[in-house]
Amino acid sequence: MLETILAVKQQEIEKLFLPEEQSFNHYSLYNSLKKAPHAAGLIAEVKKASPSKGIIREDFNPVQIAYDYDKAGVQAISVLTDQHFFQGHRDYLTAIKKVVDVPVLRKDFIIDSIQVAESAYIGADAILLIGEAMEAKKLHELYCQAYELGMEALVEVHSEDTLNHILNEFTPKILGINNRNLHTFETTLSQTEQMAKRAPKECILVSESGIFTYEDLQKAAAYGAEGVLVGESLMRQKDIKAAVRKLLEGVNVG
Ligand SMILES: O=P(O)(O)OC[C@@H](O)[C@@H](O)c1c[nH]c2ccccc12
Repeated sequence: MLETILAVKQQEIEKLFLPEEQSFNHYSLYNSLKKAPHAAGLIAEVKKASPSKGIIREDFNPVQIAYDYDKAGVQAISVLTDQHFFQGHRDYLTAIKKVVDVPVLRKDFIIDSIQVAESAYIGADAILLIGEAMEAKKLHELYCQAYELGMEALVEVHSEDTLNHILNEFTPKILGINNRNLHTFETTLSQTEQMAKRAPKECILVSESGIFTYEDLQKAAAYGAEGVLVGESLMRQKDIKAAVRKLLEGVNVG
């Protein structure tokens, strides 16, 4: 799947044009996660669909969802900007950026420096860089570019092998452990449990995917995650604010 996605991205990159330059306030994902008042900071995702699940939310108003996330007290908002596989759009990110006061993470398949530049233009505070999508050296280059442009990067890994390759090259400040198996699409929190043992102490750890309940969040935190990235479970609930409260506080409201 990742190969298919990257092949499509490569074609998109060839046609990519940068939007007009605008100025944005910037917020730090790192600081926001560090200041989280719960067991782990919540990065809540705006995601309409995915290749493995199809349409996740029919009634999809990205700006309203992000606004509700912000009001419910999340630490950051992740926005899918990939159109082809996730039905996202870069314009969603820009529109969201204008109405929230928390850092906005651009979720896409970034493999080229033009996409990093594009991310800054559209107003991203941070970008996702996927360890399995490129060589560690290339990833480090894009990582440095992001920081030079005033953004941060969440470096995501699935396997221990990839983590080792990256750590041979550099130590990312924010490290995401994706609980989703790239081949089977299954998620398991034991991925976070295992990989957390291999992560350097100076990284802030984010446990990604397959987190549905308050108990899952507590578990991820107990394994060492200072942040969790949650999409589907929030997106499937009608009342976004109540969904966030349930996840963070474990209470069944509404
Ligand atoms: O919907 P979930 O299982 O809560 O997962 C969110 C997020 O981790 C997932 O969307 C994701 C993780 N890494 C990605 C890379 C690209 C696109 C999407 C993703």
